[in-house]
Amino acid sequence: MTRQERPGQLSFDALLESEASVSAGVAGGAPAGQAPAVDELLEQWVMMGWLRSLDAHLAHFMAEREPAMAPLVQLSIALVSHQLGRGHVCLDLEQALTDADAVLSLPPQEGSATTSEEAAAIETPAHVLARLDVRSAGRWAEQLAASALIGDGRSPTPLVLKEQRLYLYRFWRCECDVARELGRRMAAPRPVDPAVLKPHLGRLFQRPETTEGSAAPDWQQLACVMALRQQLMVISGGPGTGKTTTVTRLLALLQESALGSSEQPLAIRLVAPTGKAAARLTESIGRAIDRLELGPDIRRALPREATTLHRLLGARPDSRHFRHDRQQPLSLDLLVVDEASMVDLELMTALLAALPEQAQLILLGDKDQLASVEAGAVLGDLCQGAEQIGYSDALIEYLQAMTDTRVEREVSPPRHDPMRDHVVVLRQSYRFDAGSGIGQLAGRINAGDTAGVRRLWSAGFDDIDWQRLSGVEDRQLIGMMLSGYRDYLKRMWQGAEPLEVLDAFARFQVLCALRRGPWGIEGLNERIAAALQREGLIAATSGWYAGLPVMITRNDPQLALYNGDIGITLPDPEAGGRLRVFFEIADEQAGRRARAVLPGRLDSVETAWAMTVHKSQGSEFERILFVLPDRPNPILTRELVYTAVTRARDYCCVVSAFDEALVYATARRVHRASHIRERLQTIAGVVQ
Ligand SMILES: Nc1ncnc2c1ncn2[C@@H]1O[C@H](COP(=O)(O)OP(=O)(O)OP(=O)(O)O)[C@@H](O)[C@H]1O
Repeated sequence: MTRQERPGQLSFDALLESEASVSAGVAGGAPAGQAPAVDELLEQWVMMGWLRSLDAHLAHFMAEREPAMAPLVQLSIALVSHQLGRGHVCLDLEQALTDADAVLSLPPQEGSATTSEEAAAIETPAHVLARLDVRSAGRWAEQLAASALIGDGRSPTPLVLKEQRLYLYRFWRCECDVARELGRRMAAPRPVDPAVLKPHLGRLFQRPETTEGSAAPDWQQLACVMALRQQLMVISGGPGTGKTTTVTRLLALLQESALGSSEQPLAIRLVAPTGKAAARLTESIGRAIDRLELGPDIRRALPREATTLHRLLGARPDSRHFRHDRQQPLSLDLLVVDEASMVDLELMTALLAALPEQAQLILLGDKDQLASVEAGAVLGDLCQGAEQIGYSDALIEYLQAMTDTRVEREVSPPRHDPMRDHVVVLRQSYRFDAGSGIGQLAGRINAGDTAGVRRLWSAGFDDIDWQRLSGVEDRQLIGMMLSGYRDYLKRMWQGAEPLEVLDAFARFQVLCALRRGPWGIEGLNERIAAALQREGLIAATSGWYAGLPVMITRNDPQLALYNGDIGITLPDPEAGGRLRVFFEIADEQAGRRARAVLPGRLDSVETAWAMTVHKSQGSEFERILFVLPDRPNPILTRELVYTAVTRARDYCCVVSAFDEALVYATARRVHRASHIRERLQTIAGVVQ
């Protein structure tokens, strides 16, 4: 189906295939509806900013396909679509009944143009469900099941109802596919010969390297030993806990073993979801390899370059499909995916489909960070409760044989969980010691310790700061933003090399929670540009001008630029001083270099002085200025502020005109609906 088709032409197959196609189809103009009361209500919600117009259109489109559709069914379709926009793969009926108004964006994240009186006059989901006499999830499910558009997943229908959860078919399929593929890879341990690997292991993990004390197990070593025998392994840990260090040692061991037995090295690939994250992984893995004492053949067999997931899979312009899939699998033996928390459900489905059957998969990431921008929470779901689950007896025996470490069961008796032998959480940060304010702040946010967060500002740490702002034109705020960006602009005017300018830019970043409004990136980018122009550091504030930093917002496989890549507009001496946008690329042969792109070729970019926390995932900066909104907002959560604070390496300053902004966020958790683990449990039950 093409994106230009009108609603009447939208085929059933297309509906099963793509929510985006539906939105494109119906957005062209919806004819009169079958259930005017629901249409009207949904329109009011759209007007209030509580629902996306896409959600209302989709529900309306479906209602047209089923003339006798019950109002509750149409309403539920709008709600499941809305959940997808917020990252949830389904509408959980039970949960929706517990807090019905939470299924809408109430209040809207970006503010609303309407008054509170207008809002009070509109029915909320809680009222509507009561009016429709929906008192239990079971009753709700019964009414949904009566619709011909909603099936139980056994045969394709536009929506699927399973275990009192409503899915769009595509996401239901993705969840099942991911669980099946992961389950298959978890089924059988790989053979490991302790006699061959133990001596190498001892050499790579020498005790003095750790600061955990000799009594505590070396979790990095245990993670490595577990990963040797698992086809699927998840290594989660906060910043600087040694995920890259651990995986590098693991790769060295595996190559040692492969070269020893077959003289054929393993084909290993390293990937990350964004270009920036891939560049960081390239740098950190290079450093980790250089630190290891290895023979030349092993050193040569280790990968030094990471690429993006989209590039690895062979993204195609204007398509969700990739060159590599089940029919054209990737050619590799082992894949390491860094920053795996950013990988959404659909991308994970595509990745697992393209992964050869016997290949090993290692997922690295921080389970406490924000989940992917798109729907799904694969890493978070796989790591759920990881600290409380005990390992199986077979694994404990194997770990003790390989490491001579006494591994205690973490809980007794161990809860049976299919992921239990496939997840390790690294807990000790080698980047932030006890004297680091950033480390302390991140830890307290993560633990939901609001009192601890409040107390921290007076504890005398010099790498964290809190500033209360007087308003959007606060002089201190403008001053901080100017001093953050002055250095790279000065270098640019002095004619520094593009790579040097890019490096200088990457040292400081303004992060914010919101996109729109004076406290969102839109307002902040405008104010930063105006202030820089007043200082004479940039010559214009609109169009393309020297010094303008931009972020790619959509993958462009033709230009090899990916969502999240940052470029800076600079005069190019090789083009007679005309403006070009320079991006950093890491090239195994040529090393790091800057690549020039014509501004006119970039059609999906946004100004990047201020960046949303969501977009900053996978990046790291020496210093950050984190701007929070001036009032409570549903977007403020523990995961968001933890992600923001942990982007800073050396200094983090939090500012807001709302005193309690950080504390408010610390107290609120996001729970993303994702049920891969539950499905894995079912699969494991069936297998046993
Ligand atoms: N066991 C260890 N003993 C001493 N230093 C270590 C150890 N493990 C890691 N480090 C050091 O800590 C720093 C961070 O390690 P590494 O890059 O492996 O962590 P990471 O979890 O991958 O970090 P990131 O959050 O950047 O992804 C590096 O300088 C590394 O040398």
